[in-house]
Amino acid sequence: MATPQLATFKVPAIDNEPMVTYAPGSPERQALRAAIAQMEQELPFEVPCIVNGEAVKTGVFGKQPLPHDHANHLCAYHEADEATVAKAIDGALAAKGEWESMPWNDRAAIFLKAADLVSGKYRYKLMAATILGQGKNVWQAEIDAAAELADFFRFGVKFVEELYAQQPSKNSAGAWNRVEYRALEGFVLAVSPFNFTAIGGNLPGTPALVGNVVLWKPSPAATYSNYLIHQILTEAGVPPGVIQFVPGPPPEVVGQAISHPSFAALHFTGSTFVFKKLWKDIAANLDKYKGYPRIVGETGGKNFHIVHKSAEVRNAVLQSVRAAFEYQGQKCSALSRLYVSQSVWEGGFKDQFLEEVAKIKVGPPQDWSNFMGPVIGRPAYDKIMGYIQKAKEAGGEILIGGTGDDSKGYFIQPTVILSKDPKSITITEEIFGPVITVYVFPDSAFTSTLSLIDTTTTYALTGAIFSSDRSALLQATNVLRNAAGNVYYNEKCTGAVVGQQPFGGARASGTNDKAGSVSIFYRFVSARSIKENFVGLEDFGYPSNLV
Ligand SMILES: NC(=O)c1ccc[n+]([C@@H]2O[C@H](COP(=O)([O-])OP(=O)(O)OC[C@H]3O[C@@H](n4cnc5c(N)ncnc54)[C@H](O)[C@@H]3O)[C@@H](O)[C@H]2O)c1
Ligand SMILES: N[C@@H](CCC=O)C(=O)O
Repeated sequence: MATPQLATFKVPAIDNEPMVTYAPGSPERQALRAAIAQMEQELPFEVPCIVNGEAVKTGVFGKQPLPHDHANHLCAYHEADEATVAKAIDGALAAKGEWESMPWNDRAAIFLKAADLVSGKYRYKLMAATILGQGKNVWQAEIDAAAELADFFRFGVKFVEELYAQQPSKNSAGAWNRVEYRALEGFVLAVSPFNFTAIGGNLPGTPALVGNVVLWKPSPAATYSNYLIHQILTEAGVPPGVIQFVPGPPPEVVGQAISHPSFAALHFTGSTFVFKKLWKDIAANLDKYKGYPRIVGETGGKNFHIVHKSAEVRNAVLQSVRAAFEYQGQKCSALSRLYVSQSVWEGGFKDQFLEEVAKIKVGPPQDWSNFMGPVIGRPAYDKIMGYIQKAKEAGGEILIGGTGDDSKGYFIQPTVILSKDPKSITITEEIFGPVITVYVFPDSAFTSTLSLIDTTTTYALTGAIFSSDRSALLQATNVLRNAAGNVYYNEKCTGAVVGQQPFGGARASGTNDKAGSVSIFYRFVSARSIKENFVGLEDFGYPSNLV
């Protein structure tokens, strides 16, 4: 029986998930402590692939080590093989008809329920998995696994309501024009990074919300938290087959998916290198596909702060410490190049900055006093330490830090490099770790330094300008128009919030489709225009034909 549509429903008022403080003695501190202790006791977990709602155990295991204690692992996951990926694609395509035909308010209700499960029942479990498995401290896990993920699901519903409301404004007499926003023909491939649990949920969630079916390949280093998200979505009511969870060897799983004729879109977040490779592979497969696949990718960054001579120094110092070193610099938006006006640097910025960085405690993330935890794994540790070495060899001065200890976990001290070379390797390439490079410029060279910032890297993700002089802010805004997709005034370059600062960068940083806004949803629908005529013709000729 067809589903009757007996009203136009309005989604509930949507707001950002309130953040709790985890202050000593608070109930949330107690609850999270218990969740971490329980997970530490129960690990390692076994994670299957989930295909058509069923657990698939291939018996070939990958492991997600604990970054703070690499002898142990949080989970062992069954790696999807060729047959599992093929079954997942077939199952998703079979699930598509019913899912995209489901009335919008029902799809919306499923995601609103998922948000409530994230912020309620599963909050502490999801945070514990993010803390132990991805090395986030409590506050970073709250921002990510609780607040941002719930926000993505709730605001997603609001954005889709806005999208569906976009209708033609004109109708000629006797006709009614409508637009429907169809899901893409085929399946969407979501490939997610390790560094945000919320992005893991958002990459499959966004296309699914508008009726698509999705093959989701999580990051090996975030498998367990991402598996919990899949369980939450299932509990909320996402039907079997709609989001297929296929952890596995990245080139094989992804390669198989993008070779399929029904591949309709890539929703990717990760490094620029991998994204460019996938784009080229998709282009090489173009003749195999039914249509032109959509390619959506948010990638690397080399984000800047510029501190003008008029800046309020204390604020610029503290914002820079947070932007560079929160989550060990492993946010795509993290500060990694800091340009400071000479009079400010010598007039107190340098001393205050180094004094604050020296206070940062580094250690296991479940020790509440640590501001910084481990970096994600062995390749990251070696890469970051390699950059520090290269900086030394190139004459960079290590002002603080520069050391690491990988005996138990992958710990690197917050590192500040002073470079006289404005194009040194650590000021141009993405390091993705707790390392920033400072470049001090003469007060008189503000204008040329703006151009330098604009032309130093291939990236254009985030940046911040610190100044109490409005004309300096305006000048920087104009010169740096294309140097960052998210720009901040007197505020750090990290911490974009869903529904407040739509997020994404251009140039080598991605397609700038703005996660956390209505824009991204346009990429996962294919609009169909419908015109209905109410009045029949009486003659095929026009008055102009009359003589
Ligand atoms: N712009 C943004 O919004 C944003 C947000 C988060 C992270 N990032 C970027 O992500 C990167 C860090 O995340 P990461 O280390 O997980 O990135 P990554 O590129 O190593 O991995 C991302 C995803 O791609 C997969 N992958 C890796 N190699 C592959 C291959 N050869 N073929 C197919 N798939 C492959 C991984 O398994 C993972 O699922 C940084 O560059 C960071 O700037 C960007
Ligand atoms: N919302 C995040 C995005 C980080 C990506 O890794 C921020 O702006 O800090």
